[in-house]
Amino acid sequence: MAASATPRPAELGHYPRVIAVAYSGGRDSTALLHATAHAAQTLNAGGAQLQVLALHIHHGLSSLADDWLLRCQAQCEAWVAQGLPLRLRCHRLSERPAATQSIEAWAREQRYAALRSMAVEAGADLLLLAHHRRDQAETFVLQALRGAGTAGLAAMPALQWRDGICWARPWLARPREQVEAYVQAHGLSFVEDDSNSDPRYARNRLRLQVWPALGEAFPQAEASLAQAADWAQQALDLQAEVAEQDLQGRVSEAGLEMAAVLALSPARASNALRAWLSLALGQAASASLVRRLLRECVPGTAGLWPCPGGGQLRFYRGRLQRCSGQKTLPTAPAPRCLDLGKVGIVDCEDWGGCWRVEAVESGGVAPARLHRVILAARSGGEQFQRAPHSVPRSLKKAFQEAGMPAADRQGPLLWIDSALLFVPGLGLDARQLAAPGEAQLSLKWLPHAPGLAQGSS
Ligand SMILES: Nc1ncnc2c1ncn2[C@@H]1O[C@H](COP(=O)(O)OP(=O)(O)OP(=O)(O)O)[C@@H](O)[C@H]1O
Repeated sequence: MAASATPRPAELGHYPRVIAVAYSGGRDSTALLHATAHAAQTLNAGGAQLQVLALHIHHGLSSLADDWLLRCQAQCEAWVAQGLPLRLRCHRLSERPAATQSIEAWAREQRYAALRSMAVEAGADLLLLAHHRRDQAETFVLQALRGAGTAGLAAMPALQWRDGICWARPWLARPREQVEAYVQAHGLSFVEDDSNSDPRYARNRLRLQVWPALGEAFPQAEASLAQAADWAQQALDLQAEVAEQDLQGRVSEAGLEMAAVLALSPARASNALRAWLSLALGQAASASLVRRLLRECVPGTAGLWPCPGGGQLRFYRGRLQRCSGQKTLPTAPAPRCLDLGKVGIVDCEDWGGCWRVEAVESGGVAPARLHRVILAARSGGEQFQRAPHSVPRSLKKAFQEAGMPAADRQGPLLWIDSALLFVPGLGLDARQLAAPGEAQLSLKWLPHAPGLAQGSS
């Protein structure tokens, strides 16, 4: 199991120097941390320079949390003493869930946000989570019991770039028994979370009351349910492709042309609208909002609906548009200088996102040109050149051609002195491209999503 299960660096486009592992101290993440640190040690012997960073989140919810942290520290110290290239970082959550909030959902959201900040701070853009096939099967069942659609049933992705980090679950297709066998084979000790027996949590009820009977009656349950999640993932990809086709040429600065959506079959109309809403709102829209909009956006009328997460949706002159909300900054931040000359993630909290800088072989900019770039809002009249042999034209036209909704045009522009370098959603201005064969870096603007609802654990 060990090394082969870890994603190959080549798949990530560059070789990560720091690999983060989300380490609770429990059985699964103890095994994953052990396997990753050993894989790094082997690769380092062959000339790589990898460091494994164990990230532990102290939720402050259990009276035993201090003890777990001490055990994690002791375990990591012991492994470091054995020569493994490893260090541990811990983050204590200081806030508490509101009385009305689900503790599980609160802990998950806070944990992912803290894991991300710690990884970014350490310069790691690959973060491993120890979910395995049983976790995937459980997530599928829990989503089905909530009446989820394809997105929920697809459960957890094995690999996903989000907020500047590649979140990877290298053991997602591995049966739980393999992880147990690994732990036994290496004599690993781990902490037992006392809350795992608390029946107030849905996942625990499933594990304790349902799974033993299910596994006995249907020995293939874990594999079959995980397979069903894979099918849902494929269906989800297909839905996204169909939505892209159906929205082609239907989205402009003025919003989404609803007559074109309403002319589609009912299933395609709601699929296209859902896809547009998730881009415009930065989160999935509820089934009731989609139904309401399909019913109420009647040609010749106008309407206003509150958006989840703030702002409003407006239907006017046949087009649906998001007007102000979380994605819209009240006033654009002042122009400032930034160094994007190195591979990694550069946070831009003032703009609500981050930059991902990657080494590429073509289509990038020379690193030396990126050490002093200027970050500024659109002021109007900018000229942008999309391809090497095209001509520069107004940025507004370029946005329209690309069919970018107005709400997505608010990311910061990058300049080198007075030359436009990069436009979020459109990419690099072709006049800035490095020559073939030259060392070069690509840029990507990643607006922060409102939450990190990745699967359910
Ligand atoms: N407190 C934490 N600190 C860091 N990472 C965590 C923490 N809790 C969970 N994780 C990460 O999320 C994964 C799934 O978490 P979950 O709570 O479902 O634990 P689990 O399946 O019991 O795994 P483990 O045995 O590693 O605790 C963990 O394997 C780990 O990678």
